[in-house]
Amino acid sequence: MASMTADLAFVSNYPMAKASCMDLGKRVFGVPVSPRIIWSNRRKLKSFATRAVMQVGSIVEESKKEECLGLDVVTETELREKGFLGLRKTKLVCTVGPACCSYEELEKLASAGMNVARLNMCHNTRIWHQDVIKKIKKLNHEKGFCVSVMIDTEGSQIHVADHGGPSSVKAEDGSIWFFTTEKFEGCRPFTVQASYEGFAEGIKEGDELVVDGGMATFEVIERIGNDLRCKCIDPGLLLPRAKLSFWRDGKLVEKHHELPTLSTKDWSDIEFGISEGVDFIAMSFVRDADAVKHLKNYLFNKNKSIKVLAKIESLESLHNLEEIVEASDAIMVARGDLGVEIPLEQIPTVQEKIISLCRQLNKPVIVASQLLESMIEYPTPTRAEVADVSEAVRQYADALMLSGESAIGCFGEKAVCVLRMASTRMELWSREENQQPSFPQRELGVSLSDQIAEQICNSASRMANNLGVDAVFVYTKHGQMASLLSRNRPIPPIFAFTNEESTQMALNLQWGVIPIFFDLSDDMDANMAKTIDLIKAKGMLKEGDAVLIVSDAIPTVYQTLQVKVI
Ligand SMILES: Nc1ncnc2c1ncn2[C@@H]1O[C@H](COP(=O)(O)OP(=O)(O)OP(=O)(O)O)[C@@H](O)[C@H]1O
Ligand SMILES: CC(=O)C(=O)O
Ligand SMILES: [K+]
Ligand SMILES: [Mg+2]
Repeated sequence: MASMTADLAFVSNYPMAKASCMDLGKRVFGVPVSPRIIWSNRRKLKSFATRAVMQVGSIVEESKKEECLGLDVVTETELREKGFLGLRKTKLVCTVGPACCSYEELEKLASAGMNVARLNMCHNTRIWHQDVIKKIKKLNHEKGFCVSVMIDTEGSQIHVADHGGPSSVKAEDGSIWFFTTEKFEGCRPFTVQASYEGFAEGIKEGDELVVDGGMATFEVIERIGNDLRCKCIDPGLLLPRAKLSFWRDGKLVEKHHELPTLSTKDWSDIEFGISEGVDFIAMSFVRDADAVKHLKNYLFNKNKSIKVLAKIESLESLHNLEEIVEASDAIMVARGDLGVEIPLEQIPTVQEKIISLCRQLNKPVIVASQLLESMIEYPTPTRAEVADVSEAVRQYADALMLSGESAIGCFGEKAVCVLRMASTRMELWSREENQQPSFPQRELGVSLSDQIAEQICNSASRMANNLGVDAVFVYTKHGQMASLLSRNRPIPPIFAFTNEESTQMALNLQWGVIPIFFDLSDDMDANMAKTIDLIKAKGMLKEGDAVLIVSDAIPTVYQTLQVKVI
């Protein structure tokens, strides 16, 4: 790497700005460009000592030195095969279960494109989970993967207790069943053990008890103390841990109020997650923002940078959606349990609404459950499943999640490949059809420096698309600017260089961001020179490629925006 001519200042607080910007505008856009696109109040800007600079430079010497670039093996392979624009943007989360917990199986999932491994604390032992986390970290260290770890709390939910009986029981039409909170071992005929003492509170004769969102339905014919006698009115299967909900006059009887969002067991699982160094904690059955804030404060006071993800899976969470999204670091549309609490036909619109709100508030969002459900048993998905996956990608969700498909299915690796191919195809289609949205952005920043960062990222994304640059490089300590860029869903991939491991692992969930661990220095030019050199040395940047550069990594002073033509 050698000389670079900085011949243009863009929205700068020094006098060269306007002339230079007009000049670049002419050369790049073919028209003069106003220098005030990003921020117009120069005096304010100056007093804040913030400068936004755009540069066009040319690199004249080839670098020969081979240093280590912390690019993960999967991205590197994909980049070699498909080039910058072929990189997948939508991230993939896989639930780890008995079918994929060996080192070899986890490696297969990671190679296929798993970005985040999810461990559901509802199942299995702590030793089992610990062993899986160790294997994932070993894969990252020894084989060059970059897979983040998420634990998912059990949460407080009314379901059929797992008492070691047969894996499913059929309820026939008209049969009479007893739902009880009495604890017993093994199984009793026509008796179902509920997980929560107060499950029958407030329930009346004539109410409907719906199992797993419609797998079977019963009518309550008598309440006896804490227990219910019910008649099956819609036959079906009772699976282990089946979810129970009550309906009256076509409306859900909301029943979670007495239960804490985080139970004692959840807190000890959280302690376990902290000690194992997980990257995300997903909170099940969040009802309002308070529980999220509580956990975030708890982690903050312990000086842990673990991200807190709220799962939207209850009617109550939908009532408080905006405050929950605001309080959380990320969101999961947990369609499995959500489908128990709202009519199934409402799920598609609710999903779209949640994704859109998350974009507005700049929070990554995962679409979860039953994406490729049939692949638990079969090696190919149904056409409807592929359509569902593609729709989530078209809506610009950050990530897609597999549950049983990877945890207990026979074709987990294949399922990841289906997600990967379906998302790459839909991303390409959206680009080709010029469906790349210009999101109506809500202004988020409160402080001036946050507003500047936001405006720079919005402008940078527009520029990246308009100029057709090959990649965006962002140098970021806490990931804020990488995230603000991702929010705009720009066409080129966003390479986020960070010297914080927690930032790298958190960015793994963000659409279009390739997080790279890199020893950032205070010298921005040196950072740029070094990273471009390293990527060039790997043969991934060639002459004529253009890279747009954004930074928030320099202490206290500058946020920059630059374009480099290699
Ligand atoms: N660690 C595990 N050990 C054993 N089985 C597991 C494990 N994780 C998942 N499974 C199995 O995979 C199925 C799907 O897993 P998943 O954790 O996504 O369930 P879920 O019911 O959708 O999640 P949640 O309980 O958070 O609503 C579960 O029903 C369970 O049978
Ligand atoms: C993932 C999850 O918790 C659900 O879909 O219910
Ligand atoms: K869970
Ligand atoms: Mg759930």
